[in-house]
Amino acid sequence: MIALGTCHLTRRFGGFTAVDAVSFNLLPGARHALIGPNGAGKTTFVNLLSGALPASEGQVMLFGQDITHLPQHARVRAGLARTFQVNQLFPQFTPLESVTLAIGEREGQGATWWRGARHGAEAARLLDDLHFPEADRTRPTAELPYGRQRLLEIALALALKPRVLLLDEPAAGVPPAESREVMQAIAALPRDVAVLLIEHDMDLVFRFAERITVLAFGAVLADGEPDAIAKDPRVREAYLGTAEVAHG
Ligand SMILES: Nc1ncnc2c1ncn2[C@@H]1O[C@H](COP(=O)(O)OP(=O)(O)OP(=O)(O)O)[C@@H](O)[C@H]1O
Repeated sequence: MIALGTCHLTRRFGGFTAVDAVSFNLLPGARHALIGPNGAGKTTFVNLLSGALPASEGQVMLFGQDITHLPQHARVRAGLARTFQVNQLFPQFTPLESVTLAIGEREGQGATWWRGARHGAEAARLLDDLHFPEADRTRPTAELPYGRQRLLEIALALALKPRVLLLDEPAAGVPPAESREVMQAIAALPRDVAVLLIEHDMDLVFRFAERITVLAFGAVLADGEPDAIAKDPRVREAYLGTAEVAHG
């Protein structure tokens, strides 16, 4: 069984093909990373998976169900979540309130956070599992260090009880002093959730991933275990190519 699969998934912007017939499989419980030089099409691909962008061609399948034409919220209900971005968090709510609210949403009870100590208790357990410091759970989100806000993004995605989690650059912008916390949370994600990590930080990628897919020019350049990817001359060349471009 494949958790999340694509078949010839394609996205064009005018005459430009940003994602070019990508066929990709994420297995249940996977720890899989998607990497590629700048402009390779990673963000566009994730937007096609989550439903933020419609596909030009091809299919997206979630546990055998064709979700290609489902809107984002229906994909979430079907078990596919992506991390919220910091700028989507409610700045005046505390993490405990936000996670409780997300659990209420999942349970279909709307935005009525006072509806139950039960949701509050589940939220507290979830924050425990992520080692989210107690003192910061009841402070307004806007006052928290950035790394902790990013941890909250992960908590909110987990509150939806996904079967597949898309983690979009979870450590980007996090100062080194706080990044360990985010990395530990990622390492401790529940094993029954398949995780696709999109990340530029190669340390994090190679620490986390059991399988890596490399995109270049919108297409799959390589796919395999980390050792093989690290040694693959085509991958090195793709990154070197960008470095040269970046240096003019
Ligand atoms: N809405 C859009 N309209 C036109 N072109 C787009 C659009 N979105 C992305 N592109 C182009 O598609 C290509 C892939 O972009 P994308 O952001 O998916 O790459 P990426 O691998 O995520 O890059 P980065 O690592 O820099 O975030 C780029 O050339 C980009 O300019």
